[in-house]
Amino acid sequence: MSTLLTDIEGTTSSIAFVRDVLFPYARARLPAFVQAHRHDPAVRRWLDAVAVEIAAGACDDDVIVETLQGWIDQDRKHTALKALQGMIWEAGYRDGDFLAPLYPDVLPALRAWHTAGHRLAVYSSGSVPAQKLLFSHTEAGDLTPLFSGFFDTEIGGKREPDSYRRIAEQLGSAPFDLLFLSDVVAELDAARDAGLRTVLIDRRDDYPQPRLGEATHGHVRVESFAEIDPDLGR
Ligand SMILES: CSCCC(=O)C(=O)COP(=O)(O)O
Ligand SMILES: [Mg+2]
Repeated sequence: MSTLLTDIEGTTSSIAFVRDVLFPYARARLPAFVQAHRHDPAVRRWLDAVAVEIAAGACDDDVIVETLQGWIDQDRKHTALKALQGMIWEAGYRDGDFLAPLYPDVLPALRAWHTAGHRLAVYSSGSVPAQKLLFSHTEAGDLTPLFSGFFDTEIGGKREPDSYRRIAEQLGSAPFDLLFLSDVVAELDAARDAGLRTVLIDRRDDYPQPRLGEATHGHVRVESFAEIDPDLGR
């Protein structure tokens, strides 16, 4: 049996949802969120991490908010930003402002793999709480019971092989037992360097120019989860 480790943005859910729905929602609410929660230790921890990075800890919260909004505009995959975004999105899911879309081929494949006895896990730049919110508020309902593990960049960056070694260890698996699914070739390169099997997901709505030939770096390329054999490469 394999463990399928999947990315989210550009793999299970569209880049447009993240860019056009989630990011603007968090950007607009960030100033009020920081104002309301600046003394909450779970929030302060991340604000201070940003302050240390941009000004050796010496800046006020308005500067931190402007920095974070700039990072949203640049699509920075920064752990502090992702943690704070997840906290802000919680209200959006709770109030029914949005549901998380999945590409239509994703749910049938996840269910089939789970039923067949394969394990499912998530590794995304989005924080673990944000991942759980997303998969518990999909257009098809709560899918979190399908997953055995959730990992974010607190375990390490997605382009670093050691992150994948740590995930395999935490799942109690040999790296080769994991099949990593992602839309980003550099992430797949890191996973392969750590000994994982890999599949490049090319979502044509998000990637109108298919990655072919040398652009795939030798990773198996598919356009749908329906094409994926969980035991690929064994
Ligand atoms: C938990 S979903 C939020 C999406 C997000 O913020 C993000 O950065 C997704 O990146 P991924 O690693 O899933 O491509
Ligand atoms: Mg992605």
